[in-house]
Amino acid sequence: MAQITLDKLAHAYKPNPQGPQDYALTEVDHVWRQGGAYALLGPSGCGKTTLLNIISGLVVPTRGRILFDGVDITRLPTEARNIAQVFQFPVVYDTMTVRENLAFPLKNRGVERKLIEARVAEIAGLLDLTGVLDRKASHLGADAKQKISLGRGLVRPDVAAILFDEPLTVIDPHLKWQLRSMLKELHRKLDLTMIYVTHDQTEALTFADTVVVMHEGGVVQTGTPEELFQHPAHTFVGHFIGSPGMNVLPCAVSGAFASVAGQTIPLVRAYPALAAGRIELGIRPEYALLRPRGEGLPVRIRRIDDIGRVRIARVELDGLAMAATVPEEASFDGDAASLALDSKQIHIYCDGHLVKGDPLHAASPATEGV
Ligand SMILES: Nc1ncnc2c1ncn2[C@@H]1O[C@H](COP(=O)(O)OP(=O)(O)OP(=O)(O)O)[C@@H](O)[C@H]1O
Repeated sequence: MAQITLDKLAHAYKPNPQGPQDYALTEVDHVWRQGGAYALLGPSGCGKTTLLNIISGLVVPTRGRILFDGVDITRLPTEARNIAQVFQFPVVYDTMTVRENLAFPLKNRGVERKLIEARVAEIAGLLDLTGVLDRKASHLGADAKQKISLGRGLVRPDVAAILFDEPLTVIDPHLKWQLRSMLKELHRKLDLTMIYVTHDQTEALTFADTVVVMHEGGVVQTGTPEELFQHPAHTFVGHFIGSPGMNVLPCAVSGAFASVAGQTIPLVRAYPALAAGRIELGIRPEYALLRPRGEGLPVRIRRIDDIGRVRIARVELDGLAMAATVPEEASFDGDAASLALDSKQIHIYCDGHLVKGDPLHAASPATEGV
């Protein structure tokens, strides 16, 4: 068990990287706390697998260090790291029984037979595999095989961390939630650091206490699911998390007012010193309510989708596409409507990055909504 520190880690697969475009991983600094349940979330190609493979020792980084409990292990081979890795596809020996598969990593390390038996029984119990211990792995389905892969990682009592690389890819959708809750349960029972790589926000947000969001080879935000939703540190996080994602609109900001498509929007923070750059306003559809035409931003309704929990309107504000929430009781005649924004939930970004701004001390009622 260990705290894992990534210290200015960068990696290029090309031998002579010339610039940031040649790096699969730009500079990453991060501490994985002992016992944490983490998700590493990002779209395909953003560098998640590269980062995981550096932690497990399958890839040696071009620059930077990786420390386990303060000890530099950057160049240590995989076998010497005590990291367990579960891949997209189950890694099991089909000709062996489930029991033999689970015992294999311990047998390999010369662990005493009695200890192996006890540990295999314990892990099989945790993974609900006791009933199939003496069956050949080849006779089992993908979900049971993936549980065996997981068990082979967990069976070693000395693992520093367990890394999951999109482990539910081959699992039937109706079994996914079962395995996901099993993983959460295992995390609670065993004091293990778990890092779960996925491009699926639902998997990340339900599994992890802390989500690390990656974009174009770098970490753009680390936080609880709540923090990522309420305070996206980057427009990418706002877009990527949430369904639909945050509205991001080009704007100009002056003091405590933003101007979007010629409309003035009061803010609850002032932005006296915005750097030159691309300035954008972010607001989640949950905080933009569609109202009959009146006070608020004048919009045109393009369509309204019933997504079960709520109705989401696709609207246009002077040519800018936005998503908004339709209150339960609301009904509309024609396509003219207004949007009421919750100004406390408006974020301002410069070149994609959140700008904090200075809170207005005595917020007047006029700043509470548009
Ligand atoms: N062995 C390799 N050689 C060269 N380039 C690679 C290699 N592995 C990955 N890359 C490149 O590095 C970048 C990051 O890839 P990586 O697999 O780490 O991303 P990812 O977020 O895990 O994506 P995915 O979910 O599709 O696996 C991509 O541009 C990819 O094409």
